[in-house]
Amino acid sequence: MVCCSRLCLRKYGNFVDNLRLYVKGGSGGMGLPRLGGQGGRGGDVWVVAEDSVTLKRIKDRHPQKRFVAGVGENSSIRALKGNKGQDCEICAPTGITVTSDDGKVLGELDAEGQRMVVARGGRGGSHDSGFLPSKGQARTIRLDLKLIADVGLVGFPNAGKSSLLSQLSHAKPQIASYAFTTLRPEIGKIMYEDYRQVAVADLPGLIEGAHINKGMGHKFLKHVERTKQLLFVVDIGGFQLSQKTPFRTAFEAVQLLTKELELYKEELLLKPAILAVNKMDLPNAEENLKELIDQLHHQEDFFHLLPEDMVPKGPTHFKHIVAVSASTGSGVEELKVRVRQSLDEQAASAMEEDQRARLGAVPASAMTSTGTP
Ligand SMILES: Nc1nc2c(ncn2[C@@H]2O[C@H](COP(=O)(O)OP(=O)(O)OP(=O)(O)O)[C@@H](O)[C@H]2O)c(=O)[nH]1
Repeated sequence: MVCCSRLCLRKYGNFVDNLRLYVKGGSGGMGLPRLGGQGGRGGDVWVVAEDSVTLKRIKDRHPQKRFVAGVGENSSIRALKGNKGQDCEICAPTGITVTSDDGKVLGELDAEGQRMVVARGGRGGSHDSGFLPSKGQARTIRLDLKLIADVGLVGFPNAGKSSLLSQLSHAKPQIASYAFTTLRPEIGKIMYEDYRQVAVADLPGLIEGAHINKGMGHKFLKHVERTKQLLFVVDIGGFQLSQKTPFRTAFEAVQLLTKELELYKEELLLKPAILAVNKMDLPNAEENLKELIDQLHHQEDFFHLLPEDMVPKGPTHFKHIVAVSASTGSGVEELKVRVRQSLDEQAASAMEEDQRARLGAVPASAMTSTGTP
Protein backbone atom coordinates (compact mmCIF):
# COMPACT_ATOMS: atom_id res chain seq x y z
CA MET A 1 0.00 0.00 0.00
CA VAL A 2 1.18 3.48 -0.80
CA CYS A 3 1.75 6.02 1.88
CA CYS A 4 2.83 9.45 0.86
CA SER A 5 3.88 12.17 3.27
CA ARG A 6 5.31 14.56 0.74
CA LEU A 7 2.30 16.82 0.70
CA CYS A 8 2.91 17.79 4.31
CA LEU A 9 3.11 21.54 4.07
CA ARG A 10 2.90 24.26 6.65
CA LYS A 11 -0.63 25.42 6.01
CA TYR A 12 -2.17 23.15 8.64
CA GLY A 13 -1.47 23.17 12.34
CA ASN A 14 -2.75 26.55 13.51
CA PHE A 15 -6.13 25.41 14.64
CA VAL A 16 -6.90 26.77 18.09
CA ASP A 17 -9.09 24.63 20.39
CA ASN A 18 -8.33 26.35 23.68
CA LEU A 19 -7.34 29.80 24.78
CA ARG A 20 -6.27 31.42 28.06
CA LEU A 21 -7.42 34.97 28.69
CA TYR A 22 -6.86 37.52 31.40
CA VAL A 23 -10.13 39.13 32.46
CA LYS A 24 -10.74 41.92 34.93
CA GLY A 25 -13.92 43.62 36.04
CA GLY A 26 -13.80 47.42 36.23
CA SER A 27 -13.13 49.10 39.56
CA GLY A 28 -16.05 50.84 41.23
CA GLY A 29 -16.34 54.64 41.22
CA MET A 30 -15.59 56.83 44.25
CA GLY A 31 -18.40 57.79 46.59
CA LEU A 32 -18.94 61.42 47.61
CA PRO A 33 -18.56 61.65 51.40
CA ARG A 34 -19.82 65.23 51.70
CA LEU A 35 -23.25 64.38 50.22
CA GLY A 36 -23.41 60.64 50.89
CA GLY A 37 -23.09 59.93 47.14
CA GLN A 38 -22.49 56.40 45.84
CA GLY A 39 -19.93 55.57 43.13
CA GLY A 40 -21.03 53.45 40.15
CA ARG A 41 -20.29 49.74 39.98
CA GLY A 42 -17.42 48.65 37.78
CA GLY A 43 -18.38 46.99 34.50
CA ASP A 44 -18.46 43.18 34.22
CA VAL A 45 -16.64 40.98 31.71
CA TRP A 46 -18.91 38.59 29.83
CA VAL A 47 -18.31 35.70 27.50
CA VAL A 48 -21.02 35.56 24.84
CA ALA A 49 -21.54 32.62 22.46
CA GLU A 50 -21.63 33.46 18.78
CA ASP A 51 -21.67 30.82 16.03
CA SER A 52 -19.49 32.66 13.56
CA VAL A 53 -16.61 33.32 15.94
CA THR A 54 -13.54 31.12 16.32
CA LEU A 55 -10.97 30.99 19.11
CA LYS A 56 -8.33 31.78 16.52
CA ARG A 57 -10.11 35.00 15.68
CA ILE A 58 -10.07 36.08 19.33
CA LYS A 59 -6.40 35.24 19.51
CA ASP A 60 -5.57 37.13 16.32
CA ARG A 61 -7.60 40.21 17.17
CA HIS A 62 -6.47 40.37 20.79
CA PRO A 63 -2.89 39.19 20.86
CA GLN A 64 -2.54 40.50 24.44
CA LYS A 65 -5.48 38.26 25.40
CA ARG A 66 -6.62 40.76 28.04
CA PHE A 67 -10.13 42.00 28.60
CA VAL A 68 -10.82 44.70 31.17
CA ALA A 69 -14.23 46.25 31.75
CA GLY A 70 -14.80 49.97 32.36
CA VAL A 71 -14.44 51.77 35.68
CA GLY A 72 -17.63 52.87 37.49
CA GLU A 73 -18.37 56.58 37.47
CA ASN A 74 -17.47 58.62 40.52
CA SER A 75 -20.30 60.13 42.48
CA SER A 76 -20.53 63.87 41.86
CA ILE A 77 -22.75 66.75 42.81
CA ARG A 78 -24.58 66.46 39.48
CA ALA A 79 -25.03 62.68 39.77
CA LEU A 80 -24.86 61.46 43.31
CA LYS A 81 -25.22 57.88 42.12
CA GLY A 82 -22.44 57.27 39.61
CA ASN A 83 -23.15 55.25 36.45
CA LYS A 84 -22.03 51.68 36.09
CA GLY A 85 -18.77 51.14 34.16
CA GLN A 86 -19.00 49.73 30.63
CA ASP A 87 -19.26 45.96 30.37
CA CYS A 88 -16.76 44.13 28.21
CA GLU A 89 -18.02 41.31 25.98
CA ILE A 90 -15.82 38.55 24.67
CA CYS A 91 -17.53 36.89 21.71
CA ALA A 92 -16.56 33.23 21.75
CA PRO A 93 -17.62 30.24 19.62
CA THR A 94 -20.72 28.28 20.56
CA GLY A 95 -19.89 24.96 22.23
CA ILE A 96 -17.22 26.02 24.71
CA THR A 97 -16.47 25.25 28.34
CA VAL A 98 -15.16 28.11 30.45
CA THR A 99 -12.84 27.16 33.29
CA SER A 100 -10.79 29.09 35.83
CA ASP A 101 -7.04 28.70 35.66
CA ASP A 102 -7.15 26.14 38.48
CA GLY A 103 -9.43 23.92 36.40
CA LYS A 104 -12.81 24.72 37.99
CA VAL A 105 -15.61 24.72 35.43
CA LEU A 106 -17.30 28.12 35.48
CA GLY A 107 -19.89 27.33 32.83
CA GLU A 108 -20.68 26.09 29.35
CA LEU A 109 -22.07 27.98 26.39
CA ASP A 110 -23.93 25.65 24.04
CA ALA A 111 -26.26 27.94 22.11
CA GLU A 112 -25.80 31.16 20.19
CA GLY A 113 -26.47 34.16 22.42
CA GLN A 114 -25.87 32.36 25.74
CA ARG A 115 -23.70 34.47 28.03
CA MET A 116 -21.97 34.34 31.38
CA VAL A 117 -20.06 36.73 33.60
CA VAL A 118 -16.42 35.80 34.05
CA ALA A 119 -15.23 38.79 36.06
CA ARG A 120 -17.46 41.00 38.20
CA GLY A 121 -16.96 44.71 38.45
CA GLY A 122 -16.04 46.22 41.84
CA ARG A 123 -18.59 47.94 44.07
CA GLY A 124 -18.84 51.71 44.01
CA GLY A 125 -17.76 53.59 47.12
CA SER A 126 -20.62 54.29 49.54
CA HIS A 127 -21.26 55.09 53.16
CA ASP A 128 -20.64 51.41 54.10
CA SER A 129 -17.17 51.38 52.61
CA GLY A 130 -16.11 54.77 53.76
CA PHE A 131 -16.90 55.93 50.20
CA LEU A 132 -13.95 53.94 48.85
CA PRO A 133 -14.66 51.73 45.84
CA SER A 134 -13.56 48.12 45.52
CA LYS A 135 -11.51 46.67 42.69
CA GLY A 136 -12.99 44.44 40.03
CA GLN A 137 -12.48 40.67 40.05
CA ALA A 138 -9.34 39.68 38.13
CA ARG A 139 -8.41 36.21 36.96
CA THR A 140 -7.20 34.07 34.12
CA ILE A 141 -9.82 31.94 32.42
CA ARG A 142 -9.58 29.24 29.83
CA LEU A 143 -11.96 28.69 26.92
CA ASP A 144 -12.05 25.13 25.63
CA LEU A 145 -13.87 24.05 22.50
CA LYS A 146 -15.88 20.99 23.41
CA LEU A 147 -14.32 18.39 21.16
CA ILE A 148 -16.37 15.39 20.20
CA ALA A 149 -13.33 13.42 19.10
CA ASP A 150 -9.67 13.74 18.26
CA VAL A 151 -10.25 12.96 14.62
CA GLY A 152 -13.30 13.54 12.41
CA LEU A 153 -13.98 11.51 9.27
CA VAL A 154 -14.89 13.77 6.39
CA GLY A 155 -16.18 12.21 3.21
CA PHE A 156 -19.11 12.04 0.84
CA PRO A 157 -21.74 9.29 1.24
CA ASN A 158 -20.56 5.80 0.40
CA ALA A 159 -16.86 6.63 0.66
CA GLY A 160 -16.59 3.96 3.34
CA LYS A 161 -16.37 6.08 6.50
CA SER A 162 -18.40 3.74 8.73
CA SER A 163 -16.55 0.71 7.39
CA LEU A 164 -13.21 2.40 8.02
CA LEU A 165 -14.26 3.45 11.52
CA SER A 166 -15.09 -0.17 12.35
CA GLN A 167 -11.72 -1.30 10.98
CA LEU A 168 -9.82 1.36 12.89
CA SER A 169 -11.56 0.94 16.18
CA HIS A 170 -12.33 -2.79 16.34
CA ALA A 171 -15.22 -1.77 18.51
CA LYS A 172 -18.87 -1.19 18.16
CA PRO A 173 -18.95 2.56 17.68
CA GLN A 174 -20.76 4.54 20.32
CA ILE A 175 -23.26 7.20 19.37
CA ALA A 176 -22.37 10.54 20.89
CA SER A 177 -25.02 13.01 21.86
CA TYR A 178 -24.27 16.72 22.03
CA ALA A 179 -26.56 19.41 23.24
CA PHE A 180 -25.60 21.90 20.58
CA THR A 181 -26.58 19.84 17.56
CA THR A 182 -29.04 17.14 16.69
CA LEU A 183 -26.89 15.16 14.29
CA ARG A 184 -25.25 12.38 16.21
CA PRO A 185 -21.78 11.30 15.26
CA GLU A 186 -20.60 7.76 15.83
CA ILE A 187 -17.47 7.62 17.90
CA GLY A 188 -14.98 4.76 17.79
CA LYS A 189 -11.71 4.47 19.68
CA ILE A 190 -8.37 3.43 18.24
CA MET A 191 -6.41 1.57 20.92
CA TYR A 192 -2.62 1.72 20.79
CA GLU A 193 -0.16 -0.65 22.41
CA ASP A 194 0.89 1.95 24.98
CA TYR A 195 -2.79 2.17 26.03
CA ARG A 196 -3.29 5.57 24.43
CA GLN A 197 -6.76 5.88 22.94
CA VAL A 198 -7.72 8.12 20.07
CA ALA A 199 -11.38 8.94 19.52
CA VAL A 200 -12.53 9.01 15.91
CA ALA A 201 -15.93 10.38 14.89
CA ASP A 202 -17.82 9.31 11.80
CA LEU A 203 -19.59 12.47 10.77
CA PRO A 204 -22.37 11.50 8.40
CA GLY A 205 -24.29 13.83 6.20
CA LEU A 206 -21.82 15.77 4.10
CA ILE A 207 -22.94 16.34 0.55
CA GLU A 208 -22.10 18.92 -2.07
CA GLY A 209 -23.76 22.16 -1.03
CA ALA A 210 -23.43 21.46 2.71
CA HIS A 211 -22.15 25.00 3.28
CA ILE A 212 -25.52 26.37 2.13
CA ASN A 213 -27.12 23.89 4.52
CA LYS A 214 -28.06 21.30 1.90
CA GLY A 215 -28.85 17.94 3.43
CA MET A 216 -27.67 18.09 7.03
CA GLY A 217 -24.96 20.51 6.00
CA HIS A 218 -24.58 22.87 8.90
CA LYS A 219 -25.11 20.21 11.52
CA PHE A 220 -22.38 18.21 9.89
CA LEU A 221 -20.02 21.14 9.59
CA LYS A 222 -20.55 22.09 13.22
CA HIS A 223 -19.17 18.73 14.20
CA VAL A 224 -16.13 19.22 12.03
CA GLU A 225 -15.36 22.30 14.11
CA ARG A 226 -15.11 20.10 17.17
CA THR A 227 -12.39 17.69 16.24
CA LYS A 228 -8.67 18.31 16.44
CA GLN A 229 -7.84 16.81 13.09
CA LEU A 230 -9.58 15.70 9.93
CA LEU A 231 -9.38 12.39 8.16
CA PHE A 232 -10.65 12.84 4.63
CA VAL A 233 -11.99 9.60 3.15
CA VAL A 234 -12.47 9.22 -0.60
CA ASP A 235 -13.46 6.28 -2.77
CA ILE A 236 -10.65 5.60 -5.24
CA GLY A 237 -13.28 4.69 -7.82
CA GLY A 238 -14.96 8.11 -7.48
CA PHE A 239 -18.60 8.59 -6.61
CA GLN A 240 -21.98 9.70 -7.81
CA LEU A 241 -24.53 10.80 -5.24
CA SER A 242 -27.52 10.16 -7.50
CA GLN A 243 -28.36 9.85 -11.17
CA LYS A 244 -29.12 13.55 -11.25
CA THR A 245 -25.70 14.58 -9.96
CA PRO A 246 -22.43 14.31 -11.88
CA PHE A 247 -19.85 11.58 -11.35
CA ARG A 248 -16.87 12.82 -9.32
CA THR A 249 -13.39 11.32 -9.36
CA ALA A 250 -11.41 10.87 -6.14
CA PHE A 251 -9.42 14.04 -6.96
CA GLU A 252 -12.63 16.01 -7.48
CA ALA A 253 -14.04 14.60 -4.25
CA VAL A 254 -11.00 15.88 -2.33
CA GLN A 255 -11.41 19.35 -3.81
CA LEU A 256 -15.15 19.47 -3.27
CA LEU A 257 -14.77 18.40 0.36
CA THR A 258 -12.16 21.12 0.83
CA LYS A 259 -14.38 23.70 -0.81
CA GLU A 260 -17.36 22.82 1.39
CA LEU A 261 -15.21 23.32 4.49
CA GLU A 262 -13.73 26.53 3.11
CA LEU A 263 -17.11 28.02 2.26
CA TYR A 264 -18.49 27.24 5.69
CA LYS A 265 -15.52 28.40 7.75
CA GLU A 266 -12.06 28.74 6.31
CA GLU A 267 -10.47 28.11 9.68
CA LEU A 268 -11.45 24.46 9.41
CA LEU A 269 -8.72 24.12 6.83
CA LEU A 270 -6.12 24.99 9.45
CA LYS A 271 -6.63 21.63 11.08
CA PRO A 272 -4.06 18.99 10.34
CA ALA A 273 -5.54 16.63 7.78
CA ILE A 274 -4.79 13.13 6.55
CA LEU A 275 -6.23 11.60 3.40
CA ALA A 276 -7.38 7.98 3.39
CA VAL A 277 -7.87 6.71 -0.13
CA ASN A 278 -10.34 3.87 0.34
CA LYS A 279 -11.52 0.84 -1.63
CA MET A 280 -8.04 -0.05 -2.84
CA ASP A 281 -9.28 -3.61 -3.41
CA LEU A 282 -11.32 -2.42 -6.43
CA PRO A 283 -10.07 -3.15 -9.97
CA ASN A 284 -7.79 -0.41 -11.40
CA ALA A 285 -7.30 1.03 -7.93
CA GLU A 286 -3.47 1.19 -8.12
CA GLU A 287 -3.63 2.95 -11.49
CA ASN A 288 -6.21 5.43 -10.20
CA LEU A 289 -4.14 6.03 -7.08
CA LYS A 290 -1.07 6.95 -9.14
CA GLU A 291 -3.16 9.41 -11.08
CA LEU A 292 -4.65 10.86 -7.87
CA ILE A 293 -1.23 11.33 -6.25
CA ASP A 294 0.03 13.02 -9.40
CA GLN A 295 -2.99 15.33 -9.46
CA LEU A 296 -2.54 16.17 -5.77
CA HIS A 297 1.06 17.16 -6.44
CA HIS A 298 0.00 19.56 -9.18
CA GLN A 299 -3.46 20.47 -7.97
CA GLU A 300 -3.84 23.82 -9.64
CA ASP A 301 -3.18 22.22 -13.05
CA PHE A 302 -6.34 20.16 -12.58
CA PHE A 303 -8.66 22.78 -11.11
CA HIS A 304 -10.26 23.21 -14.55
CA LEU A 305 -11.93 19.83 -13.98
CA LEU A 306 -14.06 21.38 -11.23
CA PRO A 307 -17.15 23.58 -11.52
CA GLU A 308 -15.85 27.16 -11.34
CA ASP A 309 -17.58 27.96 -8.07
CA MET A 310 -16.17 24.87 -6.42
CA VAL A 311 -12.50 25.59 -7.01
CA PRO A 312 -10.81 25.97 -3.60
CA LYS A 313 -8.84 29.16 -2.90
CA GLY A 314 -5.65 27.15 -2.72
CA PRO A 315 -4.37 23.59 -2.96
CA THR A 316 -5.36 21.10 -0.27
CA HIS A 317 -2.51 19.99 1.97
CA PHE A 318 -2.35 16.63 3.68
CA LYS A 319 0.11 15.58 6.32
CA HIS A 320 -0.14 12.04 5.02
CA ILE A 321 -1.90 10.17 2.27
CA VAL A 322 -2.61 6.54 3.03
CA ALA A 323 -4.18 4.02 0.67
CA VAL A 324 -6.49 1.59 2.46
CA SER A 325 -9.21 -0.93 2.00
CA ALA A 326 -11.82 -0.94 4.72
CA SER A 327 -13.02 -4.25 3.25
CA THR A 328 -9.76 -6.20 3.44
CA GLY A 329 -8.10 -4.16 6.18
CA SER A 330 -5.03 -3.42 4.09
CA GLY A 331 -3.33 -0.11 4.92
CA VAL A 332 -5.36 0.30 8.10
CA GLU A 333 -2.39 -0.28 10.45
CA GLU A 334 -0.38 2.30 8.51
CA LEU A 335 -3.26 4.72 8.87
CA LYS A 336 -3.39 4.21 12.64
CA VAL A 337 0.32 4.99 12.89
CA ARG A 338 -0.08 8.17 10.84
CA VAL A 339 -3.07 9.35 12.86
CA ARG A 340 -1.16 8.88 16.09
CA GLN A 341 1.96 10.56 14.72
CA SER A 342 -0.01 13.55 13.54
CA LEU A 343 -1.86 13.96 16.87
CA ASP A 344 1.38 13.65 18.85
CA GLU A 345 3.01 16.34 16.72
CA GLN A 346 0.02 18.62 17.19
CA ALA A 347 0.03 18.08 20.96
CA ALA A 348 3.76 18.79 21.16
CA SER A 349 3.48 22.06 19.27
CA ALA A 350 0.43 23.13 21.33
CA MET A 351 2.39 22.47 24.52
CA GLU A 352 5.33 24.48 23.24
CA GLU A 353 3.07 27.37 22.38
CA ASP A 354 1.35 27.23 25.77
CA GLN A 355 4.70 27.30 27.52
CA ARG A 356 5.83 30.24 25.44
CA ALA A 357 2.59 32.06 26.27
CA ARG A 358 3.01 31.42 29.99
CA LEU A 359 6.60 32.60 29.96
CA GLY A 360 5.71 35.70 27.98
CA ALA A 361 2.59 36.50 30.06
CA VAL A 362 2.50 40.05 31.39
CA PRO A 363 1.90 40.28 35.16
CA ALA A 364 -1.64 41.29 36.05
CA SER A 365 -0.40 44.39 37.87
CA ALA A 366 0.93 45.78 34.58
CA MET A 367 -2.55 45.80 33.04
CA THR A 368 -4.20 48.98 31.92
CA SER A 369 -5.92 48.49 28.57
CA THR A 370 -9.55 47.66 27.91
CA GLY A 371 -10.81 45.55 25.04
CA THR A 372 -14.02 44.59 23.35
CA PRO A 373 -13.85 42.23 20.39
N1 LIG B 1 -14.92 -2.77 -2.25
C1 LIG B 1 -14.97 -2.05 -1.14
N2 LIG B 1 -16.15 -1.62 -0.67
C2 LIG B 1 -16.15 -0.87 0.46
C3 LIG B 1 -14.97 -0.53 1.15
N3 LIG B 1 -15.30 0.23 2.21
C4 LIG B 1 -16.63 0.35 2.20
N4 LIG B 1 -17.16 -0.31 1.15
C5 LIG B 1 -18.56 -0.41 0.78
O1 LIG B 1 -19.02 0.88 0.43
C6 LIG B 1 -20.36 1.06 0.85
C7 LIG B 1 -20.44 2.29 1.74
O2 LIG B 1 -19.70 2.04 2.92
P1 LIG B 1 -19.97 2.84 4.26
O3 LIG B 1 -18.93 2.43 5.21
O4 LIG B 1 -21.40 2.68 4.67
O5 LIG B 1 -19.75 4.29 3.71
P2 LIG B 1 -20.06 5.70 4.42
O6 LIG B 1 -19.06 6.63 3.89
O7 LIG B 1 -20.12 5.51 5.88
O8 LIG B 1 -21.45 6.04 3.82
P3 LIG B 1 -22.62 6.98 4.44
O9 LIG B 1 -23.09 6.29 5.68
O10 LIG B 1 -23.62 7.02 3.36
O11 LIG B 1 -22.02 8.31 4.71
C8 LIG B 1 -20.76 -0.23 1.56
O12 LIG B 1 -21.45 -1.03 0.65
C9 LIG B 1 -19.44 -0.85 1.93
O13 LIG B 1 -19.51 -2.24 2.02
C10 LIG B 1 -13.72 -1.00 0.62
O14 LIG B 1 -12.63 -0.77 1.12
N5 LIG B 1 -13.80 -1.76 -0.53
